[in-house]
Amino acid sequence: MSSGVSPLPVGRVGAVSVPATSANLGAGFDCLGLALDWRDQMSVTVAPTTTVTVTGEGAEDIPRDESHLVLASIKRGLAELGHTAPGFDFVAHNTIPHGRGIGSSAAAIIAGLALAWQLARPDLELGLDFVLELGIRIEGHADNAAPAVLGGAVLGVGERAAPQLVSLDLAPQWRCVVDVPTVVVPTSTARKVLPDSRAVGESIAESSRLALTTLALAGAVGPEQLLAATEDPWHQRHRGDLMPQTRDWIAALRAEGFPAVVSGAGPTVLTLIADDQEPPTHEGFARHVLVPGAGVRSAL
Ligand SMILES: Nc1ncnc2c1ncn2[C@@H]1O[C@H](COP(=O)(O)OP(=O)(O)O)[C@@H](O)[C@H]1O
Ligand SMILES: N[C@@H](CCOP(=O)(O)O)C(=O)O
Repeated sequence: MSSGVSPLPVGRVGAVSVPATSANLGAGFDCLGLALDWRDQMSVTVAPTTTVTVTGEGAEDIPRDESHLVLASIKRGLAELGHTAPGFDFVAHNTIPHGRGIGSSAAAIIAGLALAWQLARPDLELGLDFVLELGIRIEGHADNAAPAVLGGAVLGVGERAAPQLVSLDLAPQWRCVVDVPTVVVPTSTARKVLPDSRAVGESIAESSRLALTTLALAGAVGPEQLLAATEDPWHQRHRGDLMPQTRDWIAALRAEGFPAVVSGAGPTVLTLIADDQEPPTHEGFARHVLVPGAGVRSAL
């Protein structure tokens, strides 16, 4: 993006908040996702050496060196913007659970790129186009990265790694019921069980259900259509054995008429509701009732 590499001055600061996201929403595998009103807060100061302070989710087990995903993303962003830094004082307060299918790794990458922008371009507004383009490139698909940047629900159309992005005009009534189990399923594990291709009949079922999902989310058809739109999603069918507790809870919710789906690669369960009728709870799942959230924001 810039020719030559220049070191940043010690003391330069960045601070952002970034949302959790729920990807796929049933039939929108790798192309549809929704930001949630559930956020991590992170700040960074350029320093002579690196220190990492983490509170909240992941505080016990994430690395404290530059392999930390946010720090690695800051460095990647700075390299793209033509800068280096001797080190960072990095502070994170994490509330988004890790490895549960609500976009913690996308949030970490997007936060890191946004912090890099703030360090490299202190006089400019947050460069959302930069963060979006590089974030999707790093993730390889847009369904977490795009809503984490833009907020709301975003559909990636066309090429998976470089899609045209369409923000859905969400009908105002939607609320997001998020049931988070304690068990962790890394996204990388949940991707390995997916087949490389699908049959024509499966593609037709999936694309027609995705079309109905977007109509329901936008309020162009009634919210009751979301149950049919989220029937038997392709990725869920293949991931069920990895997360039997999730599969069973989704089946129970759907039997009662709630359009429950696996959030992202799982094992969290997402149910979108359009009225006050909240689904029953289940032992072993922590319940969060949220609204669609804003994208990454400067906290400077
Ligand atoms: N805030 C964070 N800071 C550092 N690393 C993070 C953060 N959030 C996620 N990660 C990394 O991403 C991993 C989880 O990624 P992934 O398996 O894709 O699950 P998720 O569905 O939560 O995105 C964590 O184990 C951790 O290594
Ligand atoms: N489309 C991806 C979404 C992964 O989301 P995450 O929140 O589980 O990281 C997939 O289904 O693999």
